Amino acid sequence: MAQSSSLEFSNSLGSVSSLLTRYRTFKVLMIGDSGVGKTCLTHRICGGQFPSRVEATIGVDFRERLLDIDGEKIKLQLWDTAGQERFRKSMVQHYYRNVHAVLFIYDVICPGSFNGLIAWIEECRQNSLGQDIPRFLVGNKSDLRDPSRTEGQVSQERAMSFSKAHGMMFFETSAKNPPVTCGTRRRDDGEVLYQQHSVEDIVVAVGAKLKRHKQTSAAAANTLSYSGSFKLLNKKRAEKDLWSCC
Ligand SMILES: Nc1nc2c(ncn2[C@@H]2O[C@H](COP(=O)(O)OP(=O)(O)OP(=O)(O)O)[C@@H](O)[C@H]2O)c(=O)[nH]1
Repeated sequence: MAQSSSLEFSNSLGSVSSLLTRYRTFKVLMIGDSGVGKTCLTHRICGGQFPSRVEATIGVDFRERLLDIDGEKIKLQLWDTAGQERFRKSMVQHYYRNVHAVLFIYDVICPGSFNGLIAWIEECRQNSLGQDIPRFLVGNKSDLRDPSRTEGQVSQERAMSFSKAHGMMFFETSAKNPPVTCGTRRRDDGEVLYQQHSVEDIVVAVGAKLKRHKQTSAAAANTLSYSGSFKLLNKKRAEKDLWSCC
């Protein structure tokens, strides 16, 4: 399968492109409740497509996205982690090692997943993720927003205030139907209802932020790519019917 999702670390791992071109590699963690769309967003970022069928992530799944930010080659290594507690337990420490950025993802029509962010922030803290690590807040499934109602949806106002309080950059998008460019949805009287970002807005923001990050981070990340010899699973299961949301 192109862009195979299981990644086996070994001394021979370095991808051909990495060997031919020097990329600064950054490990980016995708975390959030089960069903918020981490896998779909990861696919969209890395492959450009919305997967027709997804199953609950078990353990962790990897995808990579190469970027050129102002002439510098950057590789985002996205770690799509399992949202379901029982599929994470034994592996959590691996996730948090040598992390360079975190995307906290919630579902805009599932306030429960937004409330759940506090627990994810706490997990980061418990795993010694420094406050200096860039953090991004991403509201997904904006295509399902219903402008005519407020209940049962996470308002952008609330999300923005949360992102400010936690030092995160805020985005709202849809892995399924992302706007091509950043767009503003207005009411007939012109009042702004909400803004949507393209997936590329997010990718570029993450890349640019990491590019500015201290050089030593890249050195650590490159070590990560070529050392060690362990296998992380990417088994998926058809458990999506367990996503009882809100
Ligand atoms: N309408 C809509 N549905 C989406 C979007 N993103 C994901 N979904 C759907 O939401 C469900 C869950 O998506 P996943 O990407 O598997 O969610 P996850 O966060 O990876 O879930 P876990 O692997 O259990 O942690 C699937 O049915 C997707 O088709 C989106 O932007 N819009």
